[in-house]
Amino acid sequence: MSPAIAMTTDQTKGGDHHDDQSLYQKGVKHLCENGLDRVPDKYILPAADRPNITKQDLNIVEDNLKLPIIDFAQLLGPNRSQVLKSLANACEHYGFFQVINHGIAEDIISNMIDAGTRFFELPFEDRAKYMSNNMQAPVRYGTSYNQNKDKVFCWRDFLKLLCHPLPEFLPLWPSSPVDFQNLAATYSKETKYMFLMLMEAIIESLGIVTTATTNDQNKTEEEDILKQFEDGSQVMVVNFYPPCPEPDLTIGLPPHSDYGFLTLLLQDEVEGLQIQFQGQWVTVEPIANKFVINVGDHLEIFSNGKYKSVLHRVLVNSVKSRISVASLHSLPFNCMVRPSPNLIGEENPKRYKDTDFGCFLNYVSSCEPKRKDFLESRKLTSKIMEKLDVHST
Ligand SMILES: O=C(O)CCC(=O)C(=O)O
Ligand SMILES: [Fe+2]
Repeated sequence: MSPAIAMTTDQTKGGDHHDDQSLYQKGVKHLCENGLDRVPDKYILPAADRPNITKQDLNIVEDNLKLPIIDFAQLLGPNRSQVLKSLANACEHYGFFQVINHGIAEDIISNMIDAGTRFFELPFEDRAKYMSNNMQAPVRYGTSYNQNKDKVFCWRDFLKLLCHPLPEFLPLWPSSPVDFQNLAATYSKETKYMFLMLMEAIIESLGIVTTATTNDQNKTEEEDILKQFEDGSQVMVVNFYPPCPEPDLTIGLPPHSDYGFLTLLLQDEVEGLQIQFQGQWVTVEPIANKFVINVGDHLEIFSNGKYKSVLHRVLVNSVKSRISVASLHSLPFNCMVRPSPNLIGEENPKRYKDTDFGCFLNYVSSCEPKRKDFLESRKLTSKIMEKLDVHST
C-alpha cells in the first residue's frame, strides 16, 4: 500500500501515527499525490483559527480589495512627486500596493510562474534533493510555515532560494527543470532592480532626503542605505498550494508579516491572498502581470513605525492549485536594521530595538512563529524609551 493510502486508512481511525508524521514532512503535494478525500488531523486548525469560521462569526462580508496602484513608469518622470505621495499613503494606510507599468517583460513573468510550476510537477525524489532542516540553507524545499515547529501544518509547499550574490548561489539552485536556473535568475535580477527603485522612492517619501536637503549627514545616510541595498539580501520563495479536499479546515499560510523591507509578490490567476485591512480580512484580487508589494517588518523598524508591515494569509480551495513567487528584500544579512535617525526626535522617540537577520533567525528557530510576534519582540516599551531618553540627555 502506498504511504498516502495507508495514511488515509489511519485517518478513518482518527489517529496520526509516527509514519504519518514523516509523511507530512515530505509536503502536501506528496501527501495528495495518490488522492486524498479528507484533511489529516495534522492540518486541521482549531475552530477559532479557521478562516471561514472566523468570517461567519464576525459577520464579515466577503470583499475584494482594490489595492492602491503605483505607476512605476511615472516614478521616473515629471509626476514623481505625485507618485511619492501615493506611495506614502499606500505604505502608511495599507502596507500593500500594486505596481503597474513596471517594465518587466510579460514573458519573464510567465516564464517564472511556468518554471516554478514545472518544478513542483517533478517526481517527489527530484524535489526531495533540496529538503533541508537548515533554515539558512541556500536552497530549501519544504512545507508548512515552519515545519520544525508548527503544531498544525499549513497547506503549502515551498522552494526557497537565496539570490545574493547570484554567481555564488545560482549553481546550487535546482538543475531540473533544465531551464529553471536561467529563468529564475533573470526574474530575480529584474525584481532586484524594481526593489532598488522602489526603496529609493520610499526613502524619499519618508522625507529622509530630498534634493533640497542640505544636511550632509542625512544625505550620507540615504546614500549609505541605498548602497547597502545593492548588496542586500534577496530570498525568493516559490509557494505551491495544492487543491485541498476540505479547504475550510486548514490554511495555505497563517497570518504573518514578512521580515524584510519589501516583498515583491507575483501570484498566478487563482485567488487566495488576503490582507488585514481596517480590522477585516480582505481578498487581494490577482491581476495578470502585476506585482503586489508589501511593507515588511524591517521597513516598519526603519521608518520608526510610520509604515507598517501588514498581516496577510493565504486561503486554499478545493479545485485549483495555486502558485506564487515572493521576492523578499532587505539589507545584507549581517547588517543592523534600526530606526532612521532622521525619523527620531523629541516628539517621535525611537520605537524599536536595533535588530539583525541573525536575531530574526534565532527567534523563528526557537518558537512557533505567529502573526507579528517577532516585530512585537523588537518594540521598545515606554519604560525602555524613558530610560533611553535619560541616557541620551
Ligand atoms: O502566496 C501568496 O500569495 C503569499 C505568500 C506569502 O505571503 C509569503 O511567501 O510570505
Ligand atoms: Fe508573506
